[in-house]
Amino acid sequence: MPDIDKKDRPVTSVTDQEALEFHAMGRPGKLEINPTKPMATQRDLSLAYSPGVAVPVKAIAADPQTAYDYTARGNMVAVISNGTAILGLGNLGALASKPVMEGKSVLFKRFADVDSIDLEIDTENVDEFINCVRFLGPSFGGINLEDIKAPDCFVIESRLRELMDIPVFHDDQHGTAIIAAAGLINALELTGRDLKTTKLVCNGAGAAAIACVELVKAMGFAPENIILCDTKGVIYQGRTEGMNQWKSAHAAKTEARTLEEAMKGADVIFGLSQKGAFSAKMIRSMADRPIIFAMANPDPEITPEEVARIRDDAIMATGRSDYPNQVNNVLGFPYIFRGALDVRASTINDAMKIAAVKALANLAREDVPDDVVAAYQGNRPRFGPQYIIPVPFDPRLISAIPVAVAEAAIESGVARKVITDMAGYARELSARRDPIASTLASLYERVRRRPKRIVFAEAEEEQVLRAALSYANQQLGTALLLGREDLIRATAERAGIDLNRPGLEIVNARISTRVEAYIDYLYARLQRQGYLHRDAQRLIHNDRNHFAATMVALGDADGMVTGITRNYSTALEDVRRCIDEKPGHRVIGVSLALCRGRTVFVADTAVHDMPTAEQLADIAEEAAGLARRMGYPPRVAMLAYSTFGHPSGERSERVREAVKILDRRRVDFEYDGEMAADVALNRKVMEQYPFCRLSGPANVLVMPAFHSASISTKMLQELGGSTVIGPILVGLDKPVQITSMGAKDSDIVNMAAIAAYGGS
Ligand SMILES: NC(=O)C1=CN([C@@H]2O[C@H](COP(=O)(O)OP(=O)(O)OC[C@H]3O[C@@H](n4cnc5c(N)ncnc54)[C@H](OP(=O)(O)O)[C@@H]3O)[C@@H](O)[C@H]2O)C=CC1
Ligand SMILES: CC(=O)C(=O)O
Ligand SMILES: [Mg+2]
Repeated sequence: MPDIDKKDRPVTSVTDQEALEFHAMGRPGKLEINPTKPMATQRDLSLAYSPGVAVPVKAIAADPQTAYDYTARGNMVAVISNGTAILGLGNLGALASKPVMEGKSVLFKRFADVDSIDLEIDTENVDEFINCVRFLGPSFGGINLEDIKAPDCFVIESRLRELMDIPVFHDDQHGTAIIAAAGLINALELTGRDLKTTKLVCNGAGAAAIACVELVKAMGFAPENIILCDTKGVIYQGRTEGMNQWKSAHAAKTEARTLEEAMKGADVIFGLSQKGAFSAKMIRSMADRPIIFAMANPDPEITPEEVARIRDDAIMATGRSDYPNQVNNVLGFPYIFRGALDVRASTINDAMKIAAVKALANLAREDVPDDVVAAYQGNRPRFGPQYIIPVPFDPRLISAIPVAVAEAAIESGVARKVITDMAGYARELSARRDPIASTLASLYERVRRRPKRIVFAEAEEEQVLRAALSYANQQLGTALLLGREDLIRATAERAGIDLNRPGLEIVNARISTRVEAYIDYLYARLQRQGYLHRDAQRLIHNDRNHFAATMVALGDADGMVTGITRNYSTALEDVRRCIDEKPGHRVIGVSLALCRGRTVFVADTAVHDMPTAEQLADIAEEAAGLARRMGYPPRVAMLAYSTFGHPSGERSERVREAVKILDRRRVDFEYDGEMAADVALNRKVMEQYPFCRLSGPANVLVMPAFHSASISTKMLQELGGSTVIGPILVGLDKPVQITSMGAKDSDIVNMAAIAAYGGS
């Protein structure tokens, strides 16, 4: 492996304080429950509750399988822990495990649209735990056991598998083993090794380690080539101290007694133990082209930087997302359960696990198509030492793995529902993916590769300073903090922010040597608009937005973010005094609304009050361009209160005219209109207009006027539970983004990253 260069260095992405604030902000925690049926009228109530609810009750009593049709059971997984082995942090108890379990539930939803709830069970007694879970079967389509220490986890899992007729899957065992095995198959291929002769040492002999070793043996590794170690050293035949039957089953015939002795000449090392367990000496003593999977979380047994300092021929993987080759069970459990649930599997058996291993390993060997490149930060990865396994944001995972798992379940006879049209199933799966997570991740990653100097124009505000710190911590570039130094320092002290860390620079407008140049620039722009030299002086000296925008205009910063202390239109006016629109473009605002797995771009949410037909056509072009740059093939709906001529009216006429203008311009994206929002967004309603030129529901909505754009996005946010990002300013000659007044630090970082992206 080459030296770890900057892009491969870990992003010390978050501070402890950020992590706490993230979990505390808004509604505490990471989950909430939303109903899927309206409960608005007396009729709804009668159907959902008494008396209507009695009908599905009787149906399920007569045929239990109908629970999959009439309740949420079939898409619901419980993530269950007692907190006895939380990541690599050890036994910190059931309650302390809740953030991890909520996190796993969110990952289920995010990556595979599986609904999930965390259950923390406050007992270390194995029988009590089993008794608590065994009766929960009717509630769930599957049980994901998590972070339960060995050997208890082995007993718990096998008893529950016997007792329950739904999949019971201990993620730390099998999830980890599946991902590690997939990565290993590929690493063996790359280093030309035969698994029958490959020597593997596994440090750790707990849940994850035992399952990994069992799986690699099942794959064909020779038992005599595998050595397991724990806190007492090598698990050798005849050892009595700290043993249990699961360790004994893998006890090796060897003279080695310590990890250091075991690792001499080893081809592969698995770390499923604790931070820092591998020393430089151990790594140096391994065979040529060693395979090192340091999988302890949150910190690996050895870091890729440490390995790179010792040798340059290793294939290195960790459990973390901030290094290449993340071997982490997040690549498995959402998709394995997705496949299992979709065929109503009674269990997750070895055939399904092996199918997942193969699907995952194969995916890394396939060419990465264009529409997937975004998940890889715009770089097309090639199968090799730095890419042995797909990243969690790879959009192909959602269709590849569940299909393989479902097929294996059907073939091995554990499916209670058979899917015959697998191609159709794969298409349905792709539609479940929420692309925004990968879109934002790839946007951040692209910036990370070309870090930018972004001026934070209101750095005296605490949430701006926090955002700037996060920007620097995430290695997005340098955050230039504009403001009075004494005030910035006072705010930083109050907020506990260390201003001396790399990536933060204070720009004190009062003592800047660039002031004269900025005044000259601004005066030259404004002198024929009624401004005196004194006015330009006053704007640069006293106004942060003018100073910051001029910094960007003259190349002293790559982009700017502002908006916390001033309303949007005022901030935009400030900026536009300093920066023009890009030649041939129109400045507009586009909001990104993320709702129930869908992402739609709404325009113009910032600039044009009552756009003309010509302006609406421009807005469509700008918004389509942004959608495309963010990886979405644009399908633009020109919205109105009417659809294709009915009912007629002046505003709709203007929208119709805009469509004709786009026709004349021969633009290279899908568009149509005028149409109402339900026609644009609902496939079934759109089908009533078979001549409509959109190939599917619109993802870019051009609003007929600012008021409808603004009102609808705010209603989506407040009533529809959507996350709204933006308005994102497009069409300016230099990247500037304006947040809404009082925005949170996380919103400000997003906008700073978008500004930095715009300047890429
Ligand atoms: N990347 C991934 O996807 C995953 C990573 N993991 C990581 O694997 C680790 C273990 O998790 P899990 O199996 O669930 O936990 P368990 O508690 O079941 O097992 C821990 C094992 O690690 C051993 N161990 C601890 N410290 C050391 C050490 N310094 N040297 C050698 N052995 C040590 C223990 O030894 P003893 O038996 O003597 O107590 C025990 O065998 C954690 O760091 C976890 O984060 C786990 C699951 C998934
Ligand atoms: C990733 C995971 O499940 C663990 O470290 O425990
Ligand atoms: Mg775990």
